[in-house]
Amino acid sequence: MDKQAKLLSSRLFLKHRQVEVVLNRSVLTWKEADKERKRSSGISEGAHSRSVQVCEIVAVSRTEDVDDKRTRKSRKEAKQHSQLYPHAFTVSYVMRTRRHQWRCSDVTFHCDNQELCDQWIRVTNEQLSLLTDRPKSLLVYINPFGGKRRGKRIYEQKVAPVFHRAGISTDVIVTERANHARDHLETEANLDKYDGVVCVGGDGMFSEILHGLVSRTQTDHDVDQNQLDAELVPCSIRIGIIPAGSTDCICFATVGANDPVTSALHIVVGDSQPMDVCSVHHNDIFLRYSVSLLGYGFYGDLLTDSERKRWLGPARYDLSGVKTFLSHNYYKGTVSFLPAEGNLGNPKDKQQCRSGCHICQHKPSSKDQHSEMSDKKEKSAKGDSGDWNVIHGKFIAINAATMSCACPRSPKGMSPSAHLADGTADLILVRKCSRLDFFRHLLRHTNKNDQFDHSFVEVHRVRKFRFQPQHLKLASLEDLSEPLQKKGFNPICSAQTACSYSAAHSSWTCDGELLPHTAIQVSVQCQLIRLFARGIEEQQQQQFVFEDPCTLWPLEQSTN
Ligand SMILES: Nc1ncnc2c1ncn2[C@@H]1O[C@H](COP(=O)(O)OP(=O)(O)OP(=O)(O)O)[C@@H](O)[C@H]1O
Ligand SMILES: CCCCCCCCCCCCC/C=C/[C@@H](O)[C@H](CO)NC(=O)CCCCC
Ligand SMILES: [Ca+2]
Repeated sequence: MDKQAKLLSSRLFLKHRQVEVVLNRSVLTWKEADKERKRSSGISEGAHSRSVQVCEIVAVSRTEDVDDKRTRKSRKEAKQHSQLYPHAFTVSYVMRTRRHQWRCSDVTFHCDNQELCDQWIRVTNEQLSLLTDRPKSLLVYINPFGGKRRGKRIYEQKVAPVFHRAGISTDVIVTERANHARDHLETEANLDKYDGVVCVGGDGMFSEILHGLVSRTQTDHDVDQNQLDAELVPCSIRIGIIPAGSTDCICFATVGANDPVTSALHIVVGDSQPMDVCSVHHNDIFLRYSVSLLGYGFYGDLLTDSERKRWLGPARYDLSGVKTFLSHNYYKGTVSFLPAEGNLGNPKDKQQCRSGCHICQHKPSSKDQHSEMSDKKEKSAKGDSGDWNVIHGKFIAINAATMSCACPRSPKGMSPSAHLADGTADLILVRKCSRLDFFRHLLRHTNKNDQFDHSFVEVHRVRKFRFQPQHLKLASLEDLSEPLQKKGFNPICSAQTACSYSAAHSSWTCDGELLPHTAIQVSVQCQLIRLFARGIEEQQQQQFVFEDPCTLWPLEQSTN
């Protein structure tokens, strides 16, 4: 099929100018038809040419169907113009603005011929109907209490109009309690009706959707989630995230921005980004799934403290962060892990996961993965260490990042080179160090310096890992001869026994939720879910070139 072959080509009017508009299978282009005028004005040919990829057209319709957001003056001009050229159609399309943000922009073409106008609408719509990845029907869950409690408003004012323009139908559920969305997805929702599930909220709300969908899929396929080595069935339905939480790191790390309109447009164009999911077990009990950060020690303590301050909104993390930093606790335990093999890079390389990432392109078939792993699994099941690496130590933080965890607080993230869909997680072990050194390490999450370039930080790319805290009894006995309170280390309180116990164990935070067990086994499930996203785009694609910005055509309107 020749993608360049013209489907339609006409001279139409764009405001007061005649333009040559061409549609082929992949691109819609329009350029000023009056070449003579262009030459005399010194603007070279092509300077006024614009093109939009068909896959980034949101909708096309007769112009009276489009909301008129023009000023009174431009409405008057338009009226005069429309008497001459009474038939018009509007194309809404994705326009890239700054920092990975997308906007919905409109361009309206006029003509004096009703049939021609209808033909343009019909042929363009025919091309859009060939884009089968686009969702037609969505199930939307809104958490009205996430982040700054703006979820409902964000959806109604910024997202619903975009879905409406794209002709997507929605069923909207505003949650009434925590786990409402998870339970509904797990047991009630008729998923056959929908092409996607949309979550309006933060990472916690996303986690609900993730658990609801993954559990539902396993139940439907008779897979027992409690089995550590169960081969989980990937979810067939995609998830869209409209950011309305406190951290929104899953949205930020998969889109490059926390912006509701941008996310809505990624849903409309039917993007698809596979994502790894970690399953977390305590012996034979399934605990939770994680896609972003599993953290013990510093982040576990921070989350424990911040949960008591939910009323503070996003600021709770700053307050608890300072408090946890000042506590400066360390924890003893054993981390065992199965390193990732092959060409999967390592956390210290500088190969960041970007849209179309070649490392994430190849998903090992479950058969390959199984044969590669089976020996090791058997060995480890028998208690043999096999290829498992074992590290005993005193840790300020143990972090596992299944993806970069980039967020506005830390634009490059917890592990800048972690991949969204490579089947691995980056294990970051921060050993006992001085407060100043730990501060330096934290600070590097926010600037360009390498947070792993410290002698007390060790990183590994892993497929599985386990953590065993040092046994309470041992810890307390040992603590009698080696108290926690040493130079640079202040326990939470000074009452020896109670304090040794309270400081001996931290908790795991799993994407912002606390786990009830400290001894855990974690396994990365490669590409278990898919999001309506495409990963962070490398460069802002140039859609058009203006040699003289003053000649910018004044008809573009964008939805904010
Ligand atoms: N109607 C509701 N009432 C109370 N809690 C809810 C409701 N709906 C969802 N929740 C819970 O609220 C928690 C927090 O929500 P959410 O993740 O949207 O915001 P956040 O915690 O501010 O942001 P982030 O997770 O990005 O830090 C979630 O764990 C979710 O289970
Ligand atoms: C001196 C300056 C120090 C600054 C330190 C910044 C370090 C930032 C690393 C950010 C990593 C965020 C990982 C995201 C985890 C989410 O699943 C989770 C739920 O939303 N959020 C938190 O755990 C909330 C995590 C809150 C982190 C502060
Ligand atoms: Ca990964």
